[in-house]
Amino acid sequence: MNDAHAKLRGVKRIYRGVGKQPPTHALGPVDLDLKRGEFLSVVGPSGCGKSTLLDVLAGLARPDEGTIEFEGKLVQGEVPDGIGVVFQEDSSFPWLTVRENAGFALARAGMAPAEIKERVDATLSFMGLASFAESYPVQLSGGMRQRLCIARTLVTRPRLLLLDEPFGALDQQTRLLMGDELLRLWRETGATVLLITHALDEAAMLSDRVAVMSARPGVILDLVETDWPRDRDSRIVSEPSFGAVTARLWSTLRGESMKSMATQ
Ligand SMILES: Nc1ncnc2c1ncn2[C@@H]1O[C@H](COP(=O)(O)OP(=O)(O)OP(=O)(O)O)[C@@H](O)[C@H]1O
Repeated sequence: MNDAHAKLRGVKRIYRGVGKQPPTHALGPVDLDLKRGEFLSVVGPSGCGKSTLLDVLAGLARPDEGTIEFEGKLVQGEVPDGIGVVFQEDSSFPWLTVRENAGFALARAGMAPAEIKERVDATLSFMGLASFAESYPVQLSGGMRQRLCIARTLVTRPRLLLLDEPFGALDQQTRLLMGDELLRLWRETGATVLLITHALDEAAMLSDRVAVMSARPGVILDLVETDWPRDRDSRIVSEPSFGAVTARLWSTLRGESMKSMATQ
């Protein structure tokens, strides 16, 4: 039995050009199985189609060719129940408090106020934001604001969490600590996680598998398995075996990044 939580087969995405511009073949063909409960990261040169891959997997964009399945059902044209997405940009509403921000999606879905309160309280405390519930986003640090963005998605209890460069705007130390938070979240929720990142150390530290993409149109060139224990944290970066994983990632990525730079 194939226990793939999500399955991509022959997925291609081509953006039509505006006016006389030629189309851009951004992605694919991509074949990928996301195993239930795994943490998979995707790295690749700038502009190779990583965000496009996440968008089609989430149902935010339709592939031009190929199919995507989530929990055995075709993903087509809308984000399926059970998938949650977090982007790099701050998605919080500045005019709402942390509590109101966290409960926004549930309120919009018509959930009863008592249940919203219960879920929001649990999620804010899980994300270390309970004492800031009545604050506004502007009163939070960059790392805390990003935790709020994750909380806004977590309240929906996604079974597949898709993250597009969620820590891209943070400094290196905060990124490492946010990585620890993400590992804890992954362990405790049991969700399947797909992370898009350009940071090889972040990908290596967090993942069970890292997919390395080619220059555009992005296809998967290598799938690197790590064998870190599930209860790992950011201290793994000082293990000798860590360097071997990042070296393998870079050995594929270096040439692809050079190709990508040459065509930009
Ligand atoms: N809406 C769009 N219309 C036309 N072209 C697009 C559109 N979105 C993305 N592209 C192009 O498709 C290619 C892949 O873009 P995408 O954002 O998926 O890459 P990426 O790997 O996530 O990039 P980065 O690492 O820089 O974030 C790029 O050449 C980009 O310019």
